[in-house]
Amino acid sequence: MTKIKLCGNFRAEDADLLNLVQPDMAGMIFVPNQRRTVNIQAALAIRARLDSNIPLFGVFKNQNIDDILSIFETDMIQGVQLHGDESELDVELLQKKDIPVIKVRTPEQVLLPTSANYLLLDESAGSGKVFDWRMVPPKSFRQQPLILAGGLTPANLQAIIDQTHPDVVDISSGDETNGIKNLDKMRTLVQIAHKNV
Ligand SMILES: O=C(O)c1ccccc1N[C@@H]1O[C@H](COP(=O)(O)O)[C@@H](O)[C@H]1O
Repeated sequence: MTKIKLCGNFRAEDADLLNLVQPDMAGMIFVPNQRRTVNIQAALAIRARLDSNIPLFGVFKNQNIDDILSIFETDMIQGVQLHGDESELDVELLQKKDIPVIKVRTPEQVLLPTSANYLLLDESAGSGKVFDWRMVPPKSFRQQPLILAGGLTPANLQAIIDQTHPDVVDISSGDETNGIKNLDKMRTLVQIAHKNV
């Protein structure tokens, strides 16, 4: 089975859709001034409505580590996705607090080592842009579980899984219609990911 993370949830109702399709992980954007950015009130509402078995990752980009820690300590997220140029020191600091960390790298940076719990390859940052999948390293070169993101949709998900064998796939734009989460797309994406062994 390929695991799946559905990201960019920003309305309380999005939690109800997630509960219906049961992804392995979900995400909320704490990067300021993005279309899908959540405020604290919205984030708390999503966590309260979301099934407790679905971990929520907070997405941050070059933000203050103390601010990230304060958000984590409220229990509204269960892990952190660092989508900027954060250092290994930042990764380790969060891990020392028992926080699972996803470190995002562009395909060009894929061989840089990281102690993060997951390495996420992406150059989209929520824009739906696909990168050249031929840059994904084979399994034997990977130091930790690999998450693949960037323009994944119901139409291309099976092909990317067949070609790159990721541990997890991550989707923000590809499960939306007119900027709103779409239950049918979410369900199809989860079914495609989970049917892969
Ligand atoms: O989803 C966003 O709006 C977002 C904003 C800022 C940084 C990261 C963001 N999302 C992450 O971007 C990738 C791919 O997104 P997409 O499917 O191509 O839209 C994924 O890792 C999201 O977690």
